[in-house]
Amino acid sequence: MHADRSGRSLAREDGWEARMLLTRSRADKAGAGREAVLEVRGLVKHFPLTQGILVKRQVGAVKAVDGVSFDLHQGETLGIVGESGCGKSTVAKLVTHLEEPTAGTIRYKGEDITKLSGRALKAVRRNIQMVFQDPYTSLNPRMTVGDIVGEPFEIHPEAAPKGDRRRKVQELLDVVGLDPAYVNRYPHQFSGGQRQRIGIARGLALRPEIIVADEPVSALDVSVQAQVVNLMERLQDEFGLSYLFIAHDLSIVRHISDRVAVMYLGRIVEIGTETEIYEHPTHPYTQALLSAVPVPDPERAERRERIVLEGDVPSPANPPSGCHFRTRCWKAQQRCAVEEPALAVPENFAGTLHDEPVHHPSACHFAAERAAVAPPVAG
Ligand SMILES: Nc1ncnc2c1ncn2[C@@H]1O[C@H](COP(=O)(O)OP(=O)(O)OP(=O)(O)O)[C@@H](O)[C@H]1O
Repeated sequence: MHADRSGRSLAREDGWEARMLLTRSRADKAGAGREAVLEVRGLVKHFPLTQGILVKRQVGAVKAVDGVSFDLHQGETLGIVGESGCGKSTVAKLVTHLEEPTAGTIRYKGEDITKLSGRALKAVRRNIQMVFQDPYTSLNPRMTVGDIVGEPFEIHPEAAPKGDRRRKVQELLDVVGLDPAYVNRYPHQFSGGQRQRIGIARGLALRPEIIVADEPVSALDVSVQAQVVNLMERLQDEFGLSYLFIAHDLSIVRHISDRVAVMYLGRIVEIGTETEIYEHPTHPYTQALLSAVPVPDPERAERRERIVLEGDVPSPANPPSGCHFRTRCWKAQQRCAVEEPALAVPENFAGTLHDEPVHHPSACHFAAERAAVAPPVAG
């Protein structure tokens, strides 16, 4: 069996072919006018902080996600980046319904899925699948690869009649570049990259439209990361998938993403196309993140100005008033403490280094470009 051939035969089933036809070149994907498959608005997740052993009382809350809004368009990849603890994984869990939001809406094709339950929720969950970070711990060591990849069929038997499951699992293995003959092997018999391919095959089993990938290559060797990212890109083009791709590695996110959202302490501080964020960042936090990425070209490395942020990330249980970033920001003024900056396209901003006006939203009262040298595209 050949990967492309079986991929196409899989795609022909259940309308996947129609989605494939909708998928166009990467440059095209971030463009306006494409259908939003996911519309997230004002998403909030506060984890209660409690005290007491017998009688628990709430003494506060960890504001893991604190008002996040974005769209994910059909066939595109939206990368979400930010330091550890900024709320990326919590966004992933909310979108895949592994956590209930405190407030906000998540519309899948126009329908708010946060309000769904029972059969309606099950139907939606089929279309939004998750690929997890660590292929070493996310696969049950006592299950065969066939059982792992076919597990979603136990929950959604309508997706594959019992007699047809083995064939479907073998097709899925073939699609992700694994030998279908390995169906009876166990996870420990595979390398890290192969295990992540198994995780991806499981994510594809129900033919979802959206895949939420939470740090899918972070646990892998650098040499294997590119192979898995390239596989994900091929599968996206083949099956018209939309990706929410979460990572802290800015080079990998740049390679795969059409658009990028930068998060800090539970909020998106800047969002735009890959070029807007990496070549023309206007938020001080994005500029600081980019300035810390190693640049292999010595000439570029010399030209760039390293921005060293003062202090630690504040606790999400007690974030600063106004702009969450202000306590570490070299531009902060009184206004930043009292007025939360909206995530909006800056109206008048001074000191731009480029003639082109900025078109992408940035949550800073003093948004402006500066000479940041972006990391190269991985890969
Ligand atoms: N179930 C939970 N209960 C309490 N606090 C939580 C829970 N899950 C996450 N948090 C807290 O919410 C904040 C955001 O966590 P989250 O895992 O979403 O961040 P992240 O950006 O994905 O970081 P990392 O890359 O380290 O996973 C952190 O302060 C974390 O400790």
